[in-house]
Amino acid sequence: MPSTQDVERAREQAYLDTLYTRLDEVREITREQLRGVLLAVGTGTPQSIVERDVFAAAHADRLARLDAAEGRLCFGAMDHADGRRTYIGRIGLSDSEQEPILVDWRAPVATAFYRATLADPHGLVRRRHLRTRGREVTGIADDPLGLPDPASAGASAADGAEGAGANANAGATAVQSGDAMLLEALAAPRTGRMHDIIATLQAEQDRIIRARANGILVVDGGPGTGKTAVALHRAAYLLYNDRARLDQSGVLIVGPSPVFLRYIDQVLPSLGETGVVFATPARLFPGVDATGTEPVEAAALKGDPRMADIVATAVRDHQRLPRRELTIPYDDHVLRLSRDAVARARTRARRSRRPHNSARRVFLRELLGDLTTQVVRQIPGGLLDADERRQITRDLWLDEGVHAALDRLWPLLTPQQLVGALFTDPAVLARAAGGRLTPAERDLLADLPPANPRIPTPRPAEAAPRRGRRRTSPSRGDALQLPFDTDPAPDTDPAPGIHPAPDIHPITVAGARRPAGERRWTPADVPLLDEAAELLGDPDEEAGLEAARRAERERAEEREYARGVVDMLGLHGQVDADALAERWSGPRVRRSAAEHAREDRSWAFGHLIVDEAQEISPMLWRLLWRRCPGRTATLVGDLAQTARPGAPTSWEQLLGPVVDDRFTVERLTVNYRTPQEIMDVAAEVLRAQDPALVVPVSVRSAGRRPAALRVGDVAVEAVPGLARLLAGDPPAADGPSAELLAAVAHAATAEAAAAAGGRVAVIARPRDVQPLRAALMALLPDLAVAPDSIDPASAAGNALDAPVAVLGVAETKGLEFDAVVLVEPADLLVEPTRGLADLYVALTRATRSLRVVHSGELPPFLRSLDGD
Ligand SMILES: Nc1ncnc2c1ncn2[C@@H]1O[C@H](COP(=O)(O)OP(=O)(O)OP(=O)(O)O)[C@@H](O)[C@H]1O
Repeated sequence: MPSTQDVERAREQAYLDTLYTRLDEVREITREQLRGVLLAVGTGTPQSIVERDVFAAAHADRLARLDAAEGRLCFGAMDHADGRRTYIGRIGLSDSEQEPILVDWRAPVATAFYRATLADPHGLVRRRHLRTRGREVTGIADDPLGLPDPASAGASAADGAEGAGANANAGATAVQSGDAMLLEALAAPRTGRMHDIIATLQAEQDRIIRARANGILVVDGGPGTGKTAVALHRAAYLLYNDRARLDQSGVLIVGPSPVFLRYIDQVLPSLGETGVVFATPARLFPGVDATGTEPVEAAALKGDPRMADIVATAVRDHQRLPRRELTIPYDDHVLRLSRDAVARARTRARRSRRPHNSARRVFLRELLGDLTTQVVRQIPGGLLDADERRQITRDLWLDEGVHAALDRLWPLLTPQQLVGALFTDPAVLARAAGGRLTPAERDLLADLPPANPRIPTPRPAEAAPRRGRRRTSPSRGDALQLPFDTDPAPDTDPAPGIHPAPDIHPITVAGARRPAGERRWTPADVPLLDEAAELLGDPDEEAGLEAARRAERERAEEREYARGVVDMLGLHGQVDADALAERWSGPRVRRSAAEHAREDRSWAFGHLIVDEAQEISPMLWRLLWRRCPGRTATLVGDLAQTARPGAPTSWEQLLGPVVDDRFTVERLTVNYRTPQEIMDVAAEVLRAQDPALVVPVSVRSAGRRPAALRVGDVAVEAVPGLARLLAGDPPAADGPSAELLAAVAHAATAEAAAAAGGRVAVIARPRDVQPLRAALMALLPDLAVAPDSIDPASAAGNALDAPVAVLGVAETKGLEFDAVVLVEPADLLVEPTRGLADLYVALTRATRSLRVVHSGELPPFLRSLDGD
């Protein structure tokens, strides 16, 4: 006779079969609908094209969501006190009579599944977890939550359910409790990718995920408390709940590094959500990939709020007054611009409250008007009509001497030019900084070594002074156009299409390492570029060119997408993908808001999520709030992990200057990642930082204490291939020693073997990363070690694909590994970052095992570590 457990499993299997059958039906219906829309012959009007695209996009999105639900479609059920049962899954489904058969985990009714406890059962008598593989039920785990109702009493009791707080039946066979499901998920080997946690979300996490969407929510918690997981699930929740708004505006998720974004990039798609833009701080300024590096102190200074005033002053410094009257030869005349006339034009332009580049039109209109009057006066014969005056103004603008003189007074500028000049030209920085920076701080910011002589810098338009009257070549496109409208009132917008050619000259500095336009931007430069862009506005032609480039890119994506659709719907032979793309080439709505937003600095996102928010500098906050002017945000972080020197120690200090007290803080307290034994060691480091800091409680123990391995305890000869490697390539005097290499190779090999396909990180101070990585790649050919590559961004991206990665602490932020080999922890303490915080981060990356490799004495707070 089958056991109750077998009966229950068969019952659940039958239900799961029904769900998958329905999923297949709905998918087929949706696919048919999409096919119908795409094959329909519309009227060809722009409106019908838009309508068709909107329908096609909606069907395609729904299909993507249904596809994403295939794995673990249903993972739980709730038995209500009134005898009803509700199944919870990745998406909601109804049967053909429109009766709900599966509830989306984000629906209000699903709240009880995550929050019910024995003390507060939320109207439930039982919570059931289903373990599935593919479409098969492989396990059932029950949490009894109250007096069983008569209908389910038999099954529940016979299950011998081992529930949270209901351990009376512990030891029951294959039936597991929800807690056991959680522990099983946490103990699984790491894959280098984060997974969704909808089946095991905990009550404190669920509360944060479903918190109100408006306002700023800070999620504070120690390492491994699930802050990142919660932030991502909250994004999915918000998209579900407020889809109409957020599909239009998008969600921006900012994470610390490319490797981190790669680590988390599967979570939202697995939940069927794609309407998000991921970015690192280095990629937040469209068109710039800030891969440069610089000293920590320089980066910290660039993030200082004083830089906002410095950038603003630098912009104003480019709106110049001549020291004395300017004389400009023009034809047979000499034209004059008095200091007062320029000052008047400048005041007028500034009062227009437009960004620098468009206020320039006001400035030019004033001065060209003045110069035109001078020319008219010098023409014998008297008054001219408006057309003739306009022709003179036009001729003046075409004159290179006049053009150059005016450019010098108010040049068109790109953000790159403005910020580049600040760091390549000490005089520009000194002028803009005034008394705001000390000479030492200015030296820290300068691209030039401080010892270099101060070199007078040519101004953009002074770089190649042009004299005399030489007409610009007609090929200069809109140079034939005036930079403003000649008729309307002075401060109105010029008619479109009569913008000046952006005479943008690369700013070069004699003796500078490279022209400003070719600088390798660093992440800390990005907020400064954005600040500058805000004050400058886009140079007109640049904007035009960018629009053309974007349109071309869109067309290419359109063709690519059409090919995907043809593949997906099996329309080969019926529809030509390129023709399909052509048919779409009317107003395009297929491109999601998220895709547009990625390239548009002025895009206003509907919600902002920032991970590792403790690392965000004041200048970067300014940028982020510009991206999300509605200031609805979820910020997750841990102040004890802040690497920035001088960083704030409270959220009030961190956020107050920009958002006052308009934020609420929620705390997560349970560490799901780091076993208790490792956390005990990390706790000592935390206390050394500040005895008042609270250590999160680990949800599990590893059954094994972290260990220390002393350098010298592993002989060089004991590591196969090391002696030969060192004979060909002896260790550098200031690099890792032969004995250190031996110890690290030994520890990494042992941990990789124990991780059995999981991930191992060797964490070292930045300058040892490269030599250690090279040595391990040579010594452990059987173990893939993540390679370095020429492009640091992709090197980081690769790090999680290999079983062993060698990384600096900064690169491991937010990540986790089965095992960590921490190299010379004492060295981290003397780095310019906050050493104790870095050490705390490094120690808390492991889910299973930690080994510390050290020479000399361990710092006092690590002395509890056992020897190997
Ligand atoms: N409820 C849960 N069920 C299953 N796994 C969970 C749960 N909560 C957290 N985890 C797992 O715990 C690990 C740590 O989570 P996460 O990376 O979000 O923590 P964190 O607070 O962001 O850590 P850090 O501050 O160190 O970056 C992840 O593997 C995550 O999937």
